Amino acid sequence: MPQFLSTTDADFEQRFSAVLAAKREDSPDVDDVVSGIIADVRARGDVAVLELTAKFDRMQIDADQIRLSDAEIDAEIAKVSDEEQHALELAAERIRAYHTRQMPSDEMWTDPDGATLGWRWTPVSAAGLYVPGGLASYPSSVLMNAVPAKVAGVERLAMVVPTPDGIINPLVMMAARVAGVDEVYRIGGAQAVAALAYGTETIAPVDKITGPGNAFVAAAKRRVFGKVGIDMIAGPSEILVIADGDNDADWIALDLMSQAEHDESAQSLLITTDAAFGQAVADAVTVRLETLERREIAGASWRDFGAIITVRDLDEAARLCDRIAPEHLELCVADPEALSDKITHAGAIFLGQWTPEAIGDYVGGPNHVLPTARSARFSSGLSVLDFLKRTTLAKMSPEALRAIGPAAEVLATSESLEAHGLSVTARLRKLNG
Ligand SMILES: NC(=O)c1ccc[n+]([C@@H]2O[C@H](COP(=O)([O-])OP(=O)(O)OC[C@H]3O[C@@H](n4cnc5c(N)ncnc54)[C@H](O)[C@@H]3O)[C@@H](O)[C@H]2O)c1
Ligand SMILES: N[C@H](CO)Cc1c[nH]c[nH+]1
Ligand SMILES: [Zn+2]
Repeated sequence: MPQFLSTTDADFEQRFSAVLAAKREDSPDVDDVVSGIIADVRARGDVAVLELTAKFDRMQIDADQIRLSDAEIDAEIAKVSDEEQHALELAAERIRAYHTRQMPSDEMWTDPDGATLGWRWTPVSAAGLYVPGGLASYPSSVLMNAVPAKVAGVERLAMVVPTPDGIINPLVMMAARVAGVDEVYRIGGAQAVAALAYGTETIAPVDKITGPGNAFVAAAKRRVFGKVGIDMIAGPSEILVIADGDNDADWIALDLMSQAEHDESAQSLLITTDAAFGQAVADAVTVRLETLERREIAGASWRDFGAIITVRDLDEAARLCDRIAPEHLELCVADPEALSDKITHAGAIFLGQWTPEAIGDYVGGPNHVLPTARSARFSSGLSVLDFLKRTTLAKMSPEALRAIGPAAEVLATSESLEAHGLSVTARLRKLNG
């Protein structure tokens, strides 16, 4: 059973803080393990990757098998049904259309002082795409990573995906082909993140690593940041549903379970204005957990991290939501747009009862790689911007240097940086004869 809380309870603040703190991916144990794995891959390259893959994915391979050959990929793709292929292509098309609209423009203008200024966007050269594969397979995450990278114009896309027990998911391979991934490596976890960041004999290092993963992957991305760029912390999935009493309890139960079934460390929360509805949802979850295929995982997540919170009104719900900063937020209320306007911190918002979060996981168009563990307070879902960087441009005319150079000289003197000031003075002397 999840926890039941009500904002009218005397101990609400204390219990709500415990729900917020019950985060699943910051644990020192995970970080210690990950730091050891990264050090090992840096020191021993492929040998370490192979040993760790044998240990965590139960798969014995040689270094020349880390990368999948084109023939192996073709053989997997041949197993994909027409129905699956069409679904994947529809998803890819919708994701591409959405992300194409995100492309920012270059700018260049001359200001009143005569300075020509601007910026231009250029893609990173090589992106490392993490596709999870420990407890489930994620063809959709291939598309969510690779399509925006392609739209941004990234030259080299290197994808890593664990294949526990050596089992390759054909749809993951087809998604890689559809999206234009250049290299596919059958490794996962912290060792794959380290290999992408530092390189090994087999894998050339990349400039940026994106994509979701479990607590080990999230911790590894945190640790390699600086050596490479990362998109965000996209760890174990989360959902917050805000629902009034005018909903089908079973639909809401399924929405909560849709994220709980990802991982025992996932978190599903319900905030409702109607305590009786909250109980009905809890009962519906209990019934669903009797038959769901992934009931062990979903049940553990719901038991350990789930909560049902009764609030006085939707304004209170919005304030609590901003403190949670959920990865996914479903608004199943009469006027979802009005409630959405009151919320600042959420990775992705799903408006109204006809928009189950799962649509966003697959075919909606927006990206499903989203910030978790309350990081939606300061970061956003994956987008083309994650694969681009901005270079600023400045050109001074002689008139512009005359107009603004003296202020630079003053500031250089006040910072005691003589050469800075003199580099301007030398030019102004020439201009002023
Ligand atoms: N936030 C998002 O945008 C988003 C999107 C999709 C999936 N997800 C999340 O991604 C995760 C996928 O997890 P997964 O496990 O299925 O696949 P995964 O690929 O993320 O993790 C599997 C790897 O974890 C490593 N690992 C497992 N146990 C370990 C241990 N004890 N010590 C060291 N390493 C260990 C192994 O190397 C294994 O290859 C889920 O938590 C899911 O909720 C998040
Ligand atoms: N809900 C996940 C993001 O937290 C994404 C996903 C992929 N497939 C199914 N779901
Ligand atoms: Zn999902």
